[in-house]
Amino acid sequence: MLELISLTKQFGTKTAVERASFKVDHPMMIGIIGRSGAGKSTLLRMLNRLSDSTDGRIVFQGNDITRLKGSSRRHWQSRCAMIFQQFNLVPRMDVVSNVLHGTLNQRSTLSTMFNLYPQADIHRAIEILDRLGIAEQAPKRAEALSGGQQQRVAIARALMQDPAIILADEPIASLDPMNAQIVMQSLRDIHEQDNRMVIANLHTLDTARRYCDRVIGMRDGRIVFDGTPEQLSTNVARDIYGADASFSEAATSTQIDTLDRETARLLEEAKAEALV
Ligand SMILES: Nc1ncnc2c1ncn2[C@@H]1O[C@H](COP(=O)(O)OP(=O)(O)OP(=O)(O)O)[C@@H](O)[C@H]1O
Repeated sequence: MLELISLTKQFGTKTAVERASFKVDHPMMIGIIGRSGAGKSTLLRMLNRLSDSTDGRIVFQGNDITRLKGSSRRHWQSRCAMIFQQFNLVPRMDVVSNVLHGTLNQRSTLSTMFNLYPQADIHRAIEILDRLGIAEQAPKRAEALSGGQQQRVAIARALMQDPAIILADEPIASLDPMNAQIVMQSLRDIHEQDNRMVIANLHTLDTARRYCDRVIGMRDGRIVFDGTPEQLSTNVARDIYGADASFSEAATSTQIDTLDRETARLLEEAKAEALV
């Protein structure tokens, strides 16, 4: 249903993504891992057509989406909704209005200007918030919510678009371990219950292993691993991260049952050192 064929992105002389190819036959949850600068965000941005590829193709359900323009490009962008590390909500706007923003592509300029939403959309927004366990936050300003709640609002906004694919660029990188798990479980539930594809850039191995059906590892712009969580051994991980023998898996862990915040901070430091 989704195929990337030799997708490449150059920024001047820098090749951020080099001939990335993979094929997805049915909706699944995919984690993309790799060290900082490996090309994960660039890959996701090309998929969503936020950024144009330099070469190669993206094919979804038989349609080449690589060169879509204007309204067809916007239509594709609502078919593959994107969520970001920093949530990208309008902080002073209430939660439900933020969620309704997910329908912007489908509404006229006039109704957008006057913030007019059909009653059915408002009900749907509340239903989605309820499903994500945050319906009672609906009237509050987005900025009044915790990070984990804000990310769930961003997921709700994405769901308003009824997307076939949800692309998540480091969705839990700004969250504490507890909220990280809640957000990852929400994405997993959305995949399982709605049969939507989820592709998430993740910076921790254990998260990829725990929540994803398939893991893609990137190094220096190339896909160097594509397999199941079981196939993602420590040696493979070491290869993806380009770390030497001192590479420690624990340094990429966010499990709340084993970590408190201080330990997590120390491990983050250890991870940074291992990757230098
Ligand atoms: N707009 C840009 N202009 C020039 N170079 C860029 C641009 N965006 C990304 N790059 C470069 O492309 C490479 C891949 O960056 P990218 O952000 O995709 O990596 P990443 O794996 O997502 O890293 P991180 O986890 O830090 O976000 C990096 O070397 C980066 O400096």
